[in-house]
Amino acid sequence: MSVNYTVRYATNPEDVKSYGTERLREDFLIENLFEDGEINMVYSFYGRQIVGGAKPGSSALELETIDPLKANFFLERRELGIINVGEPGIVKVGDTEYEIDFKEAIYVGRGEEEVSFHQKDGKQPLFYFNSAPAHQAYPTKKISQDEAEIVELGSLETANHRVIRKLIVNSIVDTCQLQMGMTQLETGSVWNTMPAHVHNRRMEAYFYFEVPDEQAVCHFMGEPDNTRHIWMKNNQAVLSPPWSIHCGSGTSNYTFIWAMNGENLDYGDMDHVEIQDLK
Ligand SMILES: O=C(O)C(=O)C[C@H](O)C(=O)CO
Ligand SMILES: [Zn+2]
Repeated sequence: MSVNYTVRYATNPEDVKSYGTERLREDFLIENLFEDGEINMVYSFYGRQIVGGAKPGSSALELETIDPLKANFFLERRELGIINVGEPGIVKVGDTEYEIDFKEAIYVGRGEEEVSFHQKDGKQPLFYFNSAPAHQAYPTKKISQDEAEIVELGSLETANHRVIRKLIVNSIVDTCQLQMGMTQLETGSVWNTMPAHVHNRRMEAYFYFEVPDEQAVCHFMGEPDNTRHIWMKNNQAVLSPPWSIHCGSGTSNYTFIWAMNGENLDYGDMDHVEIQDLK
């Protein structure tokens, strides 16, 4: 069996106040998504979002269903967003093969019975994916970097100059709940999502990559007046509860993928927090 999963229950913010480093990491950090010839995933009770990674070898990897879904196939009642953070690869949906290059995305709709991950020309793709419950079947669509909706935020002076590429958002592709995109920090900038925000209407997961060797990212979470931090390495993900801020600062610049699901598809639905109010 090449599909592995663990389950993470949701927590009350009052309880998280008493968590030490180890418990915070156990509940929120996702460390080993990419293992040779495996699909690894976490089923989170935040939004019932699944956060996963697929690293196919010379044999393809099939996205098999997992027991907590009690479903005949993985996407029986779910939708899926995939972004390749490795070398070019192929995602096969039914009988159709989609070539997915570095930083390209594909949305796969509810009802697709067969999804598999493949190498292309012996190269090593790394498919990062998120899945959310879906009430409706929307068509599968590949989204290239050129099709992304781009927003530039911050400045070098405040060390938060970054480019946001929205990939799986409802102006580009029909989705039920899922939204995914990528934020790239410019050289010299280290702060993402600063000023920070919360959005109680949906949860979020962050996947940090392009973090250089020997460097790390400090991810911040918690209620705005009671924050915590988790040190993270390259290719690691972190769950962000709806009540939590989610921002980070690196020891260098880096890129990350954000993925949200909840009760609306308005990217701008955020309750901003004044920097001076953070504690
Ligand atoms: O750097 C940022 O700002 C972000 O990328 C913010 C995320 O997209 C987000 O948190 C959306 O709610
Ligand atoms: Zn957010």
